[in-house]
Amino acid sequence: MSLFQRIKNVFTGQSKQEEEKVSREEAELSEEQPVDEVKPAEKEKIIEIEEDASQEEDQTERFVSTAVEEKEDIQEEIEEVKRFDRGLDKSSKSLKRRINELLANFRYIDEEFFEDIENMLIESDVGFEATLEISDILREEAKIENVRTMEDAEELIVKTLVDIYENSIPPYEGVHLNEEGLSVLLFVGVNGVGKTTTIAKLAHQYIEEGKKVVLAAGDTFRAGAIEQLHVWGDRVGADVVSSEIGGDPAAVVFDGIKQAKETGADILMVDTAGRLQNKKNLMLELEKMHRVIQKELPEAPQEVLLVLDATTGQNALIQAKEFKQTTDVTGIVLTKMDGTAKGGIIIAIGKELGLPVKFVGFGEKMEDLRPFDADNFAYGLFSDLIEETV
Ligand SMILES: Nc1nc2c(ncn2[C@@H]2O[C@H](COP(=O)(O)OP(=O)(O)OP(=O)(O)O)[C@@H](O)[C@H]2O)c(=O)[nH]1
Repeated sequence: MSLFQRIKNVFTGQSKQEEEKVSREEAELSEEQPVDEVKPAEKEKIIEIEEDASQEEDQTERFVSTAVEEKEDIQEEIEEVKRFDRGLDKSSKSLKRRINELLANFRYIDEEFFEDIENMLIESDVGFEATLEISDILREEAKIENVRTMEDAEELIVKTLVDIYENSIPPYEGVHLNEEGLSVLLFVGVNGVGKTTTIAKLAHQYIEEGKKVVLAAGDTFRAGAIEQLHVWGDRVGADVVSSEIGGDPAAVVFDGIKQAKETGADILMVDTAGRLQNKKNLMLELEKMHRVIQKELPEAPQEVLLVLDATTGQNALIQAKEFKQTTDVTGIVLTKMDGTAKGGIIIAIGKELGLPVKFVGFGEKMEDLRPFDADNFAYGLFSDLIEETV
């Protein structure tokens, strides 16, 4: 019996005994009528039937393998939703608790009720602008829908928040990488936000996909940063290019490009210093790096990913605004979402910065850095509440 038939039997639940019975019958059949004794016309017919059967088998084989692939895709999607759900557990529980507290004091819709909602949103790091917008929507909707009971108020709050999440987060664009040839990703952000580990996690994921990655230690300011990148490079299997402490970061980028070209690498990831206190220097440094990349690789897509630590809340937002003035940030990596109870920061980033979040960090493991997905994010944050309201 062919391997395909055996796999098919596993799918259709055919038992081993049945398999053996079919094999026995097949053997008996071929014994009963030796091929030599078959007449030419019958022989032709048999060949025709066999060809048809083999075509059908090919078709079924393709069908089964598509079905298996689809099943694997669905399983992966479920896993991804679970990762967001786990990563946002603190924020989700805190949001549920805050809304329950708010509703516990509910008597009727009045000014105090809206003030409580505004405080709750500010405390969840939603940001001032978005808080006022949400509060205005709630006031209007509460009137239109004539909200009177606690249950109606709860439904209105959850529905409005889910809508806001869906509408205020810029659509996910992914990272722009060249199909062929080298792509450059520049990472900016202050010390301690998770820049180096983000580079390592992403490098690991790209290497797993079969891409070749070179890392450049553009933060030449601190010996620790250079060493750390070397350690990660060794661990994930990426070449690391660096200079002496105090070296020119643009020269490191130049060397990184050279090394990447020579070794046929697909992606060059550049770590940079995040000295916001010396904005002028930082700006000049980043401009010089851009110029080098532009000159050496005019066709290469360049991404400037700003890494922000979600646990620092409004500080992260202030940093982001300053970096935005300093360089052309193309996207955000929001780390340590697992460590904050204030999932609202994602709304503030969308509303106040207008920058797409490209990755979110849910922990310290390699696979804890995930491509951002607004639906999964909203699900992770609101699943408990939605289950409660529906
Ligand atoms: N819980 C959690 N920890 C994270 C996450 N991302 C990074 N970290 C941790 O944050 C700490 C700082 O990360 P680094 O990558 O060293 O930060 P950095 O921005 O490179 O900092 P410097 O090297 O000081 O510039 C490390 O202990 C990381 O493991 C995350 O998504 N969740």
